Amino acid sequence: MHAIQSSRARTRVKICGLTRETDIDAAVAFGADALGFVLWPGSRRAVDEARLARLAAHVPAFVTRVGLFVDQDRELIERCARHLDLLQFHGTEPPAFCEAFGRPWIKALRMRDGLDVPAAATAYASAQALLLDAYRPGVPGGTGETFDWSRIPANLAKPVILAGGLTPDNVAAAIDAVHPFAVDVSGGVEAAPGRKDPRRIAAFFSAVRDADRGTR
Ligand SMILES: O=C(O)c1ccccc1N[C@@H]1O[C@H](COP(=O)(O)O)[C@@H](O)[C@H]1O
Repeated sequence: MHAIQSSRARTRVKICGLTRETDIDAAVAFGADALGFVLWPGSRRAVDEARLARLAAHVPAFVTRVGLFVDQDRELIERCARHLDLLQFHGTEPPAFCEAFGRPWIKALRMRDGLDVPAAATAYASAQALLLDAYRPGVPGGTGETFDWSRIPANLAKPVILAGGLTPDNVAAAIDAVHPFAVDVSGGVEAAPGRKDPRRIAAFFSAVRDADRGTR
């Protein structure tokens, strides 16, 4: 029997807000576990259904295709789900709505003051994970802002995907502080909204791996 030797579990990485095949290639080459496509038309990173279909077809096997929705129409989500492996609900969707598609899903929680995270974890019990993001009034996400990571309770009932303002410069500190199951980044690896920068993607992965090895 082989002993499992690992100082810390590998932190999974989701790169979100992809709009171009070339950025998918870069994210996959550096080791992305999941790729996010924003279907919310209010985003500067939004893709429509036709573009989603082309981008999703470009993603290789074993990389999770995630569709991001913000309080959107049920029929649209059903059509998009054909091209996706996982649904990300980033608005005020109640648990029953998230469950209705019969697909794996995650729920984003914006860390506004007073949010009861353990209660939310209980309410969204059938989510595969909770994605914790910064709160800015009137903006559903993609703010590029961090929040106080010490507000994340230890031993939550759900795996945590840490998001909000992560960059190559702060992601290692975030992993050290939170020990999340995964990190999610959008603006922190961009050259411009919707256009990723391969050098920043490389630096982000390097920082994640250093944190996982405890060598930073
Ligand atoms: O990226 C967007 O435009 C967006 C719009 C609406 C809801 C969520 C959005 N993005 C998600 O927000 C977090 C944090 O992004 P950032 O790294 O701070 O830029 C992440 O989960 C994105 O997927």
